[in-house]
Amino acid sequence: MTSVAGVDSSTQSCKVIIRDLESGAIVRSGRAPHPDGTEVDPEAWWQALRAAIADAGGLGDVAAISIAGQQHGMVALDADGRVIRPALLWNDTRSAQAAADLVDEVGAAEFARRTGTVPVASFTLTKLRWLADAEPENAARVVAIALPHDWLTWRLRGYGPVGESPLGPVLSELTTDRSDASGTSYFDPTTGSYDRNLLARALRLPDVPVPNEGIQLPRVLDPWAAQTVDAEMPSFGTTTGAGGGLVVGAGAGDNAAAALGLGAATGDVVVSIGTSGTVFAVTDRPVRDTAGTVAGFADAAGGFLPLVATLNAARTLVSIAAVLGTDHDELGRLALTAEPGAGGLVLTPYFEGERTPNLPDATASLTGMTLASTTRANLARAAIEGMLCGLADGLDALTRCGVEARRILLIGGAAQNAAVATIAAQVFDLPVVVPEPGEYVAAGAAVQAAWALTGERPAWQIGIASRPASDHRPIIREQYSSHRA
Ligand SMILES: Nc1ncnc2c1ncn2[C@@H]1O[C@H](COP(=O)(O)OP(=O)(O)O)[C@@H](O)[C@H]1O
Ligand SMILES: O=C(CO)[C@@H](O)[C@H](O)COP(=O)(O)O
Repeated sequence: MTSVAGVDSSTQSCKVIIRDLESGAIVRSGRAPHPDGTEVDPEAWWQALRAAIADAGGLGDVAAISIAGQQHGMVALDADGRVIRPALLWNDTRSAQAAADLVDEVGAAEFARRTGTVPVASFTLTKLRWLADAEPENAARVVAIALPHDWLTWRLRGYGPVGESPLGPVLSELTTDRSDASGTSYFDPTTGSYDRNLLARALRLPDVPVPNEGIQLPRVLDPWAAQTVDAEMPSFGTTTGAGGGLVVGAGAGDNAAAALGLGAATGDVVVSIGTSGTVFAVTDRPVRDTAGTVAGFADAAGGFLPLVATLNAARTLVSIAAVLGTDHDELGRLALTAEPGAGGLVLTPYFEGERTPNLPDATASLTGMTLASTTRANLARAAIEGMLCGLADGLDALTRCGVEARRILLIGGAAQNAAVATIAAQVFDLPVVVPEPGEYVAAGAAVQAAWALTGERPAWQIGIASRPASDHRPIIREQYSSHRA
């Protein structure tokens, strides 16, 4: 039996799944937690990856692997291949002013034309401007810039800091793919090339006239590209078994990998509720939204991935469950005892500021409180409704950009909650389908690993767990938009 592995190095944890190449069946899996916080030392991701691989029983019998991961995080390297400072993650909003400055300097329409996106604090480019302004001594040491999945792929292939890796700091061996590169705001997903003038502008460097000169950026590989681990490289022993001959795919941004794992097709809109909330679809044409609501990313199969992301998703439910002194299951049960609209109680869940809409300094608010509406059940329902309404606004923005939407595929940690699925069928005016519980980002990375190994994209099927009855209740979104306004 030939096996392939897929990794999701996500915000809160690292997950590894190992699939049978023939059938796609999951053979085994493992996971390890990531530290909290919006800035993280990438070494913690590397240790978590090793622990998750060990938890999955190692890679001894695995022929190929691909790593997908949280997007946008800034991993800045010096000439010795060392990480210069902890990585700033996608949900770190300290670069909000830098983002506004860059948009003022370049123009929103020009950004959309050149990169498919109008940057907000999440995007790598804005974090580099923040670095140049807030930590110029660190900015001056930057020799290479990578994203979380690029850096982990490099480490897995044996490269890394001087003295701490078998093959050393060969920065020209950093690689990435179109999907993750398109989240930097210095990459054009249509031409597949970096925009080095934007990068130079962010770092306050002189314009770089010669393409590919200056700071080392990861080579952008095809979705089916196969890299190998050098045959001479000692394996990481029984911990990873990533020895010579292992095929390593290009990897991908997490949402693009999830689209691969789901086999998302035209008309499918994926709503993922993890640390981030995301709404996205695969398209064969690029989207350039000058309003900046929709990010015109690339997908992991040669097409495009228009996407809307929110900062406040599953952790909204964690927070309200804690206030209610309960757990996920009970929060869901309570929510389903309340009427749609939660008796007028509306939670606008901007606990961590917000990315869409672009309100980095916003805070959450609870409105519509009366003696009658302020019950535990209404609060539980308002938390789920508020979280979903932000994503429904995202779906509207996608369809305004011409994305075809025929059904919702609901995934991510919070999709496992039956109340979230039931209420999604009341918030979205489209059929909602809940795939079998699974790690679809890691599953998609394994699809990519199989593609790299055989040269053919596998056509593994997914199972469906439920199709909650369509029960559209416009009151929920009407209330939410009037309170938010
Ligand atoms: N049954 C559930 N109901 C609601 N939220 C859940 C449930 N199970 C897990 N979660 C939440 O899902 C999140 C993890 O989802 P996941 O998609 O793995 O996130 P990420 O990829 O961002 O790390 C956690 O915040 C967790 O609390
Ligand atoms: O910023 C984005 C997409 O643009 C997020 O989707 C991150 O990629 C983090 O994903 P999770 O760890 O929450 O799944």
